Amino acid sequence: MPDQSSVPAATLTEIRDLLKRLPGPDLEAGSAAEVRQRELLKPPGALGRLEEIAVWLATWQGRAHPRIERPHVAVFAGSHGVASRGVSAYPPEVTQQMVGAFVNGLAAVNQLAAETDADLRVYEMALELPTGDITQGPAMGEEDTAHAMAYGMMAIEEGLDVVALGEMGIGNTTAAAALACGLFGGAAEDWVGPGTGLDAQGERRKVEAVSKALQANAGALSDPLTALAALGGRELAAIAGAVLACRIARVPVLLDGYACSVAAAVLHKADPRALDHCLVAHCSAEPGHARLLQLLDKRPLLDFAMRLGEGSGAALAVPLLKAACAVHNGMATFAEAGVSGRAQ
Ligand SMILES: Cc1cc2ncn([C@H]3O[C@H](COP(=O)(O)O)[C@@H](O)[C@H]3O)c2cc1C
Ligand SMILES: O=C(O)c1cccnc1
Repeated sequence: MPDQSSVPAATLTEIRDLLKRLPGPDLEAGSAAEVRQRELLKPPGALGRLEEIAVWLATWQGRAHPRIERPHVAVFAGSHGVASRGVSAYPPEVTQQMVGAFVNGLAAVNQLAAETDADLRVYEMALELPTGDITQGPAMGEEDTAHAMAYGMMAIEEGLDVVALGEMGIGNTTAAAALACGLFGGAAEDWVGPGTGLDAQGERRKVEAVSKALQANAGALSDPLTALAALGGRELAAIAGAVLACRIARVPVLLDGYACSVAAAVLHKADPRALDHCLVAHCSAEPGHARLLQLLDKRPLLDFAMRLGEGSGAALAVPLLKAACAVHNGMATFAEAGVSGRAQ
């Protein structure tokens, strides 16, 4: 786990500047991949989304022959002041305990990452120091938020083929619901779900907490990064930073479930093209996720009724990207195989 004290100083102003000059797609690599897809030994389009994924990977990796040889799973962990408000079915200490489980290879995401030969890194962010209780005021100051985003950016190295992102932080579906509501509007009920498994009474408490958080932070919602500071958490800010760094380093991203997608949605709010290098791995059973994906215009790869977080859905989708590369790079063309083309 990298040391947080070595993170270079950054300000939200500097991060806003980066958001104004996001690199675009490599259209030449994308067109070359499209041409190849049309020549491969299959009726055009017959491999459906596998074709789309191959072309998308080519576009964002900047090479006509995309590859997933070094998948990387990054899980950021943060602790939330709001977790002491009875908004999760589990106690706050589970965050630190699950970090221990990740380090020891005991969690779901460890198995899913190992299954697809992905390396998994866990980034623990000041767990002993929960963020402010959002029902009372901001979760973080601007400096803490910029630091957390910079920490997430530092997790990204040039040359990674894909990064699957995840989070761990008891109470973070409450923070995510408040942040989504702050960014996209609607009622608290629209964004709140059971999270780790709240009963109906627990969910009512969570709706109440989200409503209070929006009132307590009403002045902070006009700017997406300020909203992230007010309603988010360190691991959510780090995910936003990692998504931004991936864009700059030309690394495609797999987003996980609700909490992870809300963190990324902060960037979408700043620039609607900011998540073009991201695929959403799965649609979480947390009900706000489907609503968010509609607003982001993202179609998830999988719909597996999962509601775990910790990057599990993102890791599960890595083999689909590998399969897309395998057919794209390994299939013969009609000419190479001596097979006749269309009759009409
Ligand atoms: C054992 C266990 C493992 C987990 N792995 C991810 N989460 C997930 O649950 C938390 C969010 O749900 P809520 O907002 O209801 O607390 C996050 O930490 C998330 O990653 C877990 C939760 C538990 C209990
Ligand atoms: O979809 C998620 O991100 C999620 C759902 C439930 C609990 N933790 C995370």
